[in-house]
Amino acid sequence: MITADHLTRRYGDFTAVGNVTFEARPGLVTGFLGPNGAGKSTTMRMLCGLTPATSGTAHVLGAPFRELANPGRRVGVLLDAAAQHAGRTGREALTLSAMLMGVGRRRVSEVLDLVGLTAKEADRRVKGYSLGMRQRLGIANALLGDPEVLILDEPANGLDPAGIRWMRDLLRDFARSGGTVLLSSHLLHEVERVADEIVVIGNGRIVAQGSTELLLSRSQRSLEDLFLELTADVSRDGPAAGTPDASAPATPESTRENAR
Ligand SMILES: Nc1ncnc2c1ncn2[C@@H]1O[C@H](COP(=O)(O)OP(=O)(O)OP(=O)(O)O)[C@@H](O)[C@H]1O
Repeated sequence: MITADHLTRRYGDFTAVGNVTFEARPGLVTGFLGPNGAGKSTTMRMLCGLTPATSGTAHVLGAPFRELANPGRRVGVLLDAAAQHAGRTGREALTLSAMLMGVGRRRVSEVLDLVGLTAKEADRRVKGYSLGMRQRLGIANALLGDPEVLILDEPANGLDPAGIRWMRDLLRDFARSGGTVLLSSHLLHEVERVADEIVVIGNGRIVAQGSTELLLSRSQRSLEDLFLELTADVSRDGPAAGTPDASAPATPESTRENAR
């Protein structure tokens, strides 16, 4: 379970994330959507204890991320696939993480297999990796500790069509076996296929959340059309009037109801 409760981050006068409240529940894939600069990464960084919240709370598995003992064994995180040590090989990077987490080396080979990086690729330095290979390595790192929760910022970025399908199956299987997945993505068709629930953020505020199926059936639109409508004219004070969720308060209960 991931819980954001009135999570707020200000930079000076600017509110990057304002009063964001939602839950990502076990057994479900929750898609976190929003236009560029909407506040997705800032929210995810607060959930992972990397950016301090100005106010509000973020809990993962019942505690602030930083209070989890050996968090890599419980929460798999991929926030920025580009931020990996360029001078190490993929295998070295994973082996180091495995040592820090107390995971056996055998798991390194397992996750390399899982994400489709060959032995030859794993022994190349990360600086020579393509974007898709970096994503695969980042996902391997997130899966290394066999976590219960995945927090993934744009994990499909740079993946080829086979990789995107693989990612979809992976996330579905992970959730089906009881895991919690929070996933941000701009690939709306993909989110429509994989996410059980969605949270849409615009200008730092939640503009819609609930069951993907029910939000879509209620609006009678594709996720792309719904997304574009919800985020077309989001003011600093909240969602634009006239949008399907304009009256929806930003709490999981009420908006889930709204999507029923
Ligand atoms: N350290 C910072 N200082 C000032 N402003 C920041 C900082 N980090 C983020 N912001 C601002 O907060 C807002 C939200 O940024 P964020 O990266 O969370 O958006 P995003 O939804 O992840 O966007 P994208 O889809 O483009 O990745 C943006 O306006 C960004 O410029």
